[in-house]
Amino acid sequence: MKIALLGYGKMGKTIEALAIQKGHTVVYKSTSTTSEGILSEANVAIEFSSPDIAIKNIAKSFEAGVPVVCGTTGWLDRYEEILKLCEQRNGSFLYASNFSVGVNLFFKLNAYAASLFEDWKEYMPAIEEVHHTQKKDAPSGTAITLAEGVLKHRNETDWVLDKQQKDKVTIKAQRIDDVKGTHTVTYASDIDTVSLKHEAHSRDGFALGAILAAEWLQNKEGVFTMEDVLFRSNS
Ligand SMILES: NC(=O)C1=CN([C@@H]2O[C@H](COP(=O)(O)OP(=O)(O)OC[C@H]3O[C@@H](n4cnc5c(N)ncnc54)[C@H](OP(=O)(O)O)[C@@H]3O)[C@@H](O)[C@H]2O)C=CC1
Ligand SMILES: O=C(O)C1=N[C@H](C(=O)O)C[C@H](O)C1
Repeated sequence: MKIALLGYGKMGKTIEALAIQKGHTVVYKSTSTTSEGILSEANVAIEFSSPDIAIKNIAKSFEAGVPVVCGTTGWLDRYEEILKLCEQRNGSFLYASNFSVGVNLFFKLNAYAASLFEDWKEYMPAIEEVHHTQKKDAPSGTAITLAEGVLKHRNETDWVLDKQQKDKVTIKAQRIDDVKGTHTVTYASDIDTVSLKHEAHSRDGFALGAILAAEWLQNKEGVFTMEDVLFRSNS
């Protein structure tokens, strides 16, 4: 597979190393100031840049006729725009707030826990995420996905960042040194607390999941998620 890397920072570099180990080649890469290679020669673009840049990179790939796997978080208020553009261009697009297989299994556990706690409202849910200090967005995309999973089974209407509000589920975001990404969902009552936790030890899980998604997206048209890649189909 010929890969374009849109964003060549911590994730772009990790993806490049692991993709080459798997026999793929990188034919294009771009940063905020440089680009190297020819985008339209790629079979797939893997986009890990910055919340303010993702839209531009995705549109550029559709224009070049290249399917896009996007991991950049913090731009989802414009998701509908991308869906329309993808349809107009007969493109292929797959976004995930977290590509790690472990986190995608954790999302399933989160959904199951939320369904169990639905009848036990004395347990209050909360989400905590910890990331490195270079992270631009808060809360993390993963924490938002977890909150959405919890909210499906609650009377609370939305999540709120770093504060307590009666009708909202709290997400607490911390930035510490080089933490790769830790997410915890807790259900706390006066009597006890139940916690579910995922802790990334490196960026390899995110990168391998993005490469898996890119392989899966070959010869498909439309909009997909990691749910499609991991749980709906093997083809
Ligand atoms: N979904 C998932 O599984 C994961 C998602 N992420 C998300 O991915 C994103 C990137 O993370 P990370 O790699 O750690 O970030 P980095 O800051 O390490 O890298 C970002 C890269 O994007 C580049 N960039 C900025 N502007 C442009 C542009 N106009 N065109 C092309 N590239 C550009 C930067 O270039 P320059 O160096 O010149 O500034 C840099 O190379 C974040 O949103 C993060 O939250 C991260 C890990 C996993
Ligand atoms: O910025 C990061 O590093 C990460 N971002 C993603 C997110 O916002 O959820 C995924 C992972 O936690 C690492």
